[in-house]
Parts: sequence; C-alpha cells; structure tokens
Amino acid sequence: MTDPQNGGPEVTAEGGIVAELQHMSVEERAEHDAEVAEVVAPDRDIDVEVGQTLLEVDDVTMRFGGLVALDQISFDIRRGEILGLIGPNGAGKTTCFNAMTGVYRPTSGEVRLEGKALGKASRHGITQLGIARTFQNIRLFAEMTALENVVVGTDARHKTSLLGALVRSPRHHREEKAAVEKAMALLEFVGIADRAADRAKNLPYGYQRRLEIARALATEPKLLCLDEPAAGFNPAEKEDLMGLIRTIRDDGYTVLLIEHDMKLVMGVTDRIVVLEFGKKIAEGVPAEIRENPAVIAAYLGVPDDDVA
Ligand SMILES: Nc1ncnc2c1ncn2[C@@H]1O[C@H](COP(=O)(O)OP(=O)(O)OP(=O)(O)O)[C@@H](O)[C@H]1O
Repeated sequence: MTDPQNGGPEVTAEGGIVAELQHMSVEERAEHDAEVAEVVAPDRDIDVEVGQTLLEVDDVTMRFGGLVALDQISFDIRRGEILGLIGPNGAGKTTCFNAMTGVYRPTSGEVRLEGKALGKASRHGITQLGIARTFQNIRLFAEMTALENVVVGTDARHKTSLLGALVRSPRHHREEKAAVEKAMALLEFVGIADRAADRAKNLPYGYQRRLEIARALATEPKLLCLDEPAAGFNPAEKEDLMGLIRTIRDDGYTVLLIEHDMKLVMGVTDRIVVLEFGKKIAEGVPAEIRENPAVIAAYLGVPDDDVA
C-alpha cells in the first residue's frame, strides 16, 4: 500500500498503515522504523556522545513565600539516558520540572542546557532551545484532531516568517506538507496512527497521553520531560508505556521522567534522583536507590500501589 504522492506508506485514519505494518517481516519493519525516525527528526544529531552532560540543575532553590519547595538542588542529566525524578507527594518534583521548563524562575541557582544558562528564557524560548514537556494533567487542544495537535508541535521548528505564512509562500507550503508527514509518522511512532483523524477529546485516555508525547517529540527536543505519563493507567498500560519510553530513549532522545510509582521507575530508568521535602536525598542507579535507607524511609507509609 503506497501513497503515490510521496512514495511512502499510505497514511489513513482507517488504520491502513497499521494493517501494512502487521504484514511486514522483521527486516522490513526495521527499515521502515529507520525511515520513520528520519521523517520524525531529520535534523536531529544522533551522533551525540552518550553520557555527556546535557542539562545541569545547579544549586537551585525555589521559594513560594515562606515555603522552600526546592532547597539547593543539584543534579545532571546525561545525553541518551532516562533519568527518573522521584519522591513522595509534595517532594518538589513538579516544581523542579517547572524550574527547568521556564514555568518558574528559580529564586536562586541556575539551570543550564549544554552549558548555557536558561536564565530568563520564556517557555517558548526553552522549547526552541530543545526542552519539551508533557503535563501531569493532560493539556491537548480538545477540538483539534490528533494529527493537528502534533502539527502544532512542529511549529517550534518552522522557519517561515509570519508574512510568509500569511501570503502562503512556497516555503510555507513545503513546511506545512512536511509537518503533516512528520506528525503522522510521530503518531505512528507512539502507536496511535489509527486515530489520527479523531478529535483529541474523543480519544481514549491512554491515547491522549501518547498524543501528548507525540506533540512534545514534534518539537525535536534534546530533552523530553514527562510528568507522570502513566498516571491513571492500569498495570498493563503502564508496562506498554514504559516500552514506548525505552523506544524513545533507544532512538537517541534523552528523557526525564517524573513518576511516583517506584516499580515503574525502577524498571525503566538508567539513573534516579530522589527528592523529599524539597531536598535531594539520594542519587544513583536503580539498584542503589532500592537499597538506600533514606529512600526506604521516605517512602514508608506510601500506599503499596506506589511502592510495590
Ligand atoms: N505555585 C505554588 N505556590 C505555592 N506553593 C507551591 C506552588 N507549587 C508548588 N508548591 C508547593 O511546593 C511543594 C512541592 O510541590 P510539588 O508539586 O513540586 O511536589 P511534587 O513532588 O510534584 O508532588 P506530587 O507528586 O503531589 O505532584 C508543595 O508543598 C506544594 O504545595
């Protein structure tokens, strides 16, 4: 099944591409996945040195009036890893995320991406620099289709001027076409291409979560930040999502994952930073964190569902 327009697989909301994938051999599927990755992020430099420091949180303090939500927090995120940021409710995880993504400016301290301080960059500016995020509470354009939601995400990488867009210059036209192709490839990558034409509000909850991830990936981020992406999922859905997050990492992205389901975090992350009452109480590989007495104490009294 081939789309005569672009020579690629036919992309239909009726699941044409899904049916086609089911009939591919392992080799064909690998080749196809490589092509999808190329469409998804043609400009992404995947020859980065895995393990280099990508982002530094350096002595960050965040106060809200008298409350110290983050108290002199420092940690690094390395290229190509999945870093888990965990801690009991109210530990400061979301505040840390917000300080890294331009929602809050730290009261003191600094966040640096590739050595450059984020400083006063706006949220949009931070997306342009290469940090994308999803939210604990899903924030999609409810009336737009899944495909449109992802096309919007690609805007961060468009080069056409406003005037070019208004007069619909050839460059704008080309970018628009490329954006739709890329968005479709991303929907496929996260496993929801069969519902591309459905409005976001009509998608099942699990699809909405994946759609948020596709939209974040559309900005071609150097760092993808996921805020409790498995919230509200049953165990099987959580397992599926962790598989997707691993695939994203294997595809060359760096991922920061906030999650308070310990089991989930242990199974998917390369390293973990643990917060409690705004302080960093531990940092290490999952096996170390699991045995860490301060972490065990911090999680005492947390419902079994979150710890088991
Ligand atoms: N905008 C704000 N104004 C005042 N206090 C805030 C604000 N945002 C967060 N806080 C407080 O900062 C502390 C850390 O909250 P935060 O949401 O970062 O924790 P969390 O680890 O993400 O928790 P959860 O797992 O429940 O989402 C809490 O005491 C919270 O009430």
